[in-house]
Amino acid sequence: MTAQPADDLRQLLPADMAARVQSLRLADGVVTLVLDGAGLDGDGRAALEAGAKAALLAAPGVSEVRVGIVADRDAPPPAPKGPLILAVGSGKGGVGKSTLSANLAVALARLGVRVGLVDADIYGPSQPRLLANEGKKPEAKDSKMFPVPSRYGVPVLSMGHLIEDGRAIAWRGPMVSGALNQLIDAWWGDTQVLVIDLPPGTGDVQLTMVQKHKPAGAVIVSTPQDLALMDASRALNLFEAAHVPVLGLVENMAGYVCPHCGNVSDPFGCGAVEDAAKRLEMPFLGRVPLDMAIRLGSDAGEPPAAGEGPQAEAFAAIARKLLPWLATQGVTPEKG
Ligand SMILES: Nc1ncnc2c1ncn2[C@@H]1O[C@H](COP(=O)(O)OP(=O)(O)OP(=O)(O)O)[C@@H](O)[C@H]1O
Repeated sequence: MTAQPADDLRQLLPADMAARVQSLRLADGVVTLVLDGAGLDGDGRAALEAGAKAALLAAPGVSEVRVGIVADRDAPPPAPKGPLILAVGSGKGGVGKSTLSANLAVALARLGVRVGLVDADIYGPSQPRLLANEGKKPEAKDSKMFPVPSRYGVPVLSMGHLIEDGRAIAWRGPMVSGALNQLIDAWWGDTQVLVIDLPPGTGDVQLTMVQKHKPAGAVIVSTPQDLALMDASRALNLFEAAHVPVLGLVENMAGYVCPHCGNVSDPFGCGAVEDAAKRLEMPFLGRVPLDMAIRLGSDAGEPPAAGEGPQAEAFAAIARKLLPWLATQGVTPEKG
C-alpha cells in the first residue's frame, strides 16, 4: 500500500467538508487536518470531526487522523491576554537553538515588536551570555520576577540569572517545571511576544512544558545533517502532540563562510532542511550559514542580528517571515 499525497486525500472528503480545510498534512501515516468550524455548534463540530476521520482513515497508508477545528476564519483575531508564546525547539542539542532564539528575538525587536526572551534551557542556560546581561539578578515584587533588561531591547529571564555562575543544576522534573513557571509567569508588562528557548530534545519535560504554557506557535531549528533532521521531525511530533502549530523549519550551519576569503563551502550539506520542510509540508523559514562571525559575536554577547551585514540579514529575513502569522494572532509591530 502506498501513502497518498495530501491533495489526493483532500479529494476523499465530501465537498462541504473539503471547503472547510485550512491545512492538511500527511507524515509517517499521520494526517494532521485543520478545519474551519465557522457557524457550527458543538454537535456540528463533533460530526465534522468524525466524518473527516472516517473518510481519511479509509485511505491506504493512513494510520491516524488528528483533527483540529478552528474558530471562524473571518473573525477578528482575539486580542492576546498575556504575551504570545513563540517556542524555538530542536530535536537535539548543539544545533543552534539558543543562537536562533536570541537573534530572532533581537530581529523581531528591530522590526518594532515588543519581545521578551525566556531561557527554558534550565540545565544549560546560555541567554545571559548571548544577550550580555550575565551576572545581573532579576528584581521581584509579590513573588514575581521582573525580566532583566538587555542592551538590545529584549528583556530576558533565565536560570542563568538565578544560579551561581558555573554551578550545574541537578534538579528533578517538578522542580524544573516550578522554575520554568516562574520565568514565564513574570512581570512581562506590555511584551507582545515571548520567545522561549526550549531545552534540547523531545522528552517528558518538554512535552509538559509546551502543554502547560501553550505556545501559539513553534519554530524548529536543525542542521542539514540527516541525523539532526530525524531529530527535528521528532520535535515536530512533540509539538503536534501538544497541538502547537509548527510555523516552519530553519536551517542552521548551512554553508561555511570562510573568515579569510569569504568563500562558501558546505561541510554539512546545504538545502536538506528546505527539502525536509517540503516533504513535511512545512514552511521553510530560512537559512543561517555556519559563520565564525556568528560564533564570535554570540560568545562576546553581541548578537549578530543587532548588527549590520549578511549575518544580521539572515535573522531579519526569518523574523520578517513570521510577521504575517503574528498579525493573525493580533500582534502588529509598533509604528515609528
Ligand atoms: N550559524 C552558526 N555559525 C557559527 N556558529 C554557530 C552558528 N549557530 C550556532 N553556532 C555556535 O554553535 C554552538 C552551539 O549553538 P547553540 O548553543 O545556539 O546551540 P543549542 O542548540 O542551543 O545548544 P544546546 O542545546 O547545547 O543549548 C555555539 O557555540 C554557537 O555560537
